[in-house]
Amino acid sequence: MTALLDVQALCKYYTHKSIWRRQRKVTALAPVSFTLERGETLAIMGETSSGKSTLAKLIAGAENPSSGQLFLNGQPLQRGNFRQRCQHIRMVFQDSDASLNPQLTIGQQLAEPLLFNTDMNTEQRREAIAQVLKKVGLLPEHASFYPHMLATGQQQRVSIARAVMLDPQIIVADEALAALDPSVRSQIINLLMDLQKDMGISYIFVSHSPEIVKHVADKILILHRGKMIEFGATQTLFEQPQQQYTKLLLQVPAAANN
Ligand SMILES: Nc1ncnc2c1ncn2[C@@H]1O[C@H](COP(=O)(O)OP(=O)(O)OP(=O)(O)O)[C@@H](O)[C@H]1O
Repeated sequence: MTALLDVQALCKYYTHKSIWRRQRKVTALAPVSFTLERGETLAIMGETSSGKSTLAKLIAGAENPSSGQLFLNGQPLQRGNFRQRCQHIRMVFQDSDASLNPQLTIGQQLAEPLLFNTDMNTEQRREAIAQVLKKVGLLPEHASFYPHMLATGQQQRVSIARAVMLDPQIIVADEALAALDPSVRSQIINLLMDLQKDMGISYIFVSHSPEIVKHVADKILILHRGKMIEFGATQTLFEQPQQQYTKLLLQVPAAANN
């Protein structure tokens, strides 16, 4: 069967200018290949600068790869085809406050993907926005609020509403839970899991937290200095990691086990 997402030898170099004006090539991501199935959750883990955000951005189309290809349902995802990419793969960022426009109401921000990607009229958009706000545990009235009028958890719900607006197949969440306090984080995790059940969404989570990963992920991909050093089922990696680096990354702090 065709995988939902087939990542083939995806690779990213950046060129840094040194003080001597020589160009230095930095491998942010060495060729990485893996597949993701429908309704599955993949966690990308690794220490700082290991290439996690680079991989997330390449999948979401926020950066172009230096080489390699992505296939969605067997079809190649075209570089620069933003309409195709944003309908099927959406991204949620860590800082919802920064990713929401302070000048626009929540309704105006949720209308944007509909304006660019659908032929809905004003009334249809209003109805779709009311529905998506309810879906993420907010009220239709929140459409007239500005971001600063909402608490952090509510802002993250708006970011999730914006991500699910076009009924995507994959949501890429780059540390989307890291800035939230523990009780709000649990609520957002439950919301994401409920949306996955209802809409069949697949998630790709960039995370530093073994507790969250153990709870939500079906598979884990481990990056070390831009290289994928381990990939497998969550339980297998927690119980039988092949690498010491993986073992250290997946160590759940003792307090979290109590
Ligand atoms: N736009 C860019 N220009 C130049 N180098 C970059 C750029 N983005 C990332 N890099 C480099 O690529 C490497 C991987 O960065 P990346 O942000 O993907 O790591 P990360 O694992 O997400 O780190 P963190 O956990 O700190 O967010 C780093 O060495 C970084 O300096």
